[in-house]
Parts: sequence; structure tokens; C-alpha cells
Amino acid sequence: MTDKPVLELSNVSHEYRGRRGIFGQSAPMLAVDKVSLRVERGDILGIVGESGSGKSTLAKIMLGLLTPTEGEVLLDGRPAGSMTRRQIAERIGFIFQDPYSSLNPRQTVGKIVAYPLYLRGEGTSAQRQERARKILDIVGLPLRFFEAYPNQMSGGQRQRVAIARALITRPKLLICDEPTSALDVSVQAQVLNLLLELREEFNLMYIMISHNMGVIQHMTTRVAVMYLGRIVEMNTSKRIFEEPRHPYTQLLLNSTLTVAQGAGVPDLKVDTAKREAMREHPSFIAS
Ligand SMILES: Nc1ncnc2c1ncn2[C@@H]1O[C@H](COP(=O)(O)OP(=O)(O)OP(=O)(O)O)[C@@H](O)[C@H]1O
Repeated sequence: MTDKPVLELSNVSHEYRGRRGIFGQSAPMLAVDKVSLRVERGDILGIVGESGSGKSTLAKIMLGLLTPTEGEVLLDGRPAGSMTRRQIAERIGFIFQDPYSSLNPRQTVGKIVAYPLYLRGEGTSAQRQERARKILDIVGLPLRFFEAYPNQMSGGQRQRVAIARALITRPKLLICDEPTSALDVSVQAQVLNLLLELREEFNLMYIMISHNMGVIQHMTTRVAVMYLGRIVEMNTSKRIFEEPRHPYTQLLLNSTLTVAQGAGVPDLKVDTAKREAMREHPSFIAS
């Protein structure tokens, strides 16, 4: 066991290069701007921010799917840039918002779940299937689904398949990008509670990316608030919700409350005029 953070980002930036379209080259886009954070044992780190704030770009950098244009990513104290995709995948798994599009519709659930083991060349086919059966049981899916196809399942069941597939290789950290936002409200809590139970069983850490402040409050131990590619506030979940310090965090919480009071789905879209005013405010973005 090591006491180094499982994941550490130091001053990480990512700029999408301008794309060439029919109207010429578009301007480069700084989607992530000097982000530093660490994920340590026991953490469930929430990342919140409105659409376009850079959350998914940050997740892709953590998963090694994008190379940062600046800064350093360390996994277990080693530069992620010197690791293979496979070495990264051994440490970090992920689940995305829409379980349907992330599951191969032509493969049975058993094959989908066992596939990461096949890619790693682990065990015989029979051993891989046995592990897939076990993990499906752990995520609460009856064995009859082993031979089923994704289109024969509900959204919540498909997300359980995605979770099983992510966990079969036993990563330490799971990145969950809006894991329940495509699900019916009635099954959202079941999936979130399953993730919390699995945390105990697998000794897992999570990064939970969500627009839904209810999800963030229910799930996380710490929260990073992103705005225009930067982390403007990071604190324990309790402090973020009880004493938000940054004006943008306060704005997010207020706008969430307003929507929630109207019984709608909490959403982080904030008022554009207020946003522009805050962008002008010189002290708005913490350096
Ligand atoms: N491939 C790309 N090329 C150019 N710009 C991109 C690309 N992908 C994302 N962007 C831009 O980078 C910024 C950050 O996008 P990103 O998807 O990381 O935000 P997000 O916070 O995850 O948003 P959402 O919650 O809507 O998924 C946005 O302005 C987006 O338009």
C-alpha cells in the first residue's frame, strides 16, 4: 500500500486547437485552465460546474484519453504520460451518463462485462465468464441477464452493467460522469446507493461529475467547483453546502434552490447576465 495520492493533477491545462471549417480556422479554446487537485484514499470528489465549464475535458485528461497541453498528471506518484492506456485503465475506471450508448448492442451482457478481462488477456474464457457472473451478482443483477442484450434491459439495469464492466478489473478509482442523469428519478437513488455500497466492498474512490447538486451533496466528501475551465472553489462537501465562499458557488447553490423549490430538476444553468457581470469582476476567478 502506498500513501501517495491515487491521482494528482498539478497546473493542468488543455487547449483545443482551432478547427478548420468553411469559414477558416476557429480560435483555440482553453477548456481546462491550470487545474490542480488530488484524490486520496476514501475520497469521493464531486466536480460541479455549468455546461461547458470543462468537466468532461478534465475527466478525459484523468483517463488518459486527452494529453494536457500543460501541467502534470500523476497516478500513484508516477507520471501518467509515461504509462500505457492499459496501466491507466488498471487504476481508473469510468461510467458515463448514457449506459445505452456505451454498451455494445450486439453483445450479450456476459460478454460486455467480461470484455475488459479479455482485453487484458486475463484467465481462460470460462474463468472470465465466472468473474462476470460474480460481479453481476454484486451489482444486483439476476443471473438471467447474463445472456440478455442491452435493449432488453431498463436504464437502471444497463447502468448496473456499465458499473459491473468498470469494476471487473478492480480499479481503485471510478470516474462517474453524470451517472444517473439519464435515468428515471425512481431508479437514480438505487444506482447512487449501489455506488456507495460498492465503495465499501471494493475500497473505491470516486470522482463524481454532476450538474445535480442533490447528487453531489448525497454522494461526495469533497467538492471542486469549476467555472470557465478553472477550479474556483474546493472544499469539503459540508463546507461547500453550508458556507460557500466563492460568489459562483453561491450562485450555483441559489439557482439550484430556486429550481428545486419549483419542484423541477436541479440544473446548474445560471443566469447569463449575472454570469457576464461576474466574469467582469476582477476578483471573481480565484487564481
Ligand atoms: N473537441 C473539442 N474541440 C473544441 N472545443 C471543445 C471540444 N470539446 C469541448 N470543447 C469546448 O471546451 C469547453 C469545455 O467543454 P467540456 O465538454 O469539457 O465541458 P463540460 O463542463 O463537460 O460540459 P457539459 O456539462 O455540457 O458536458 C466548451 O467550451 C466546449 O465547447
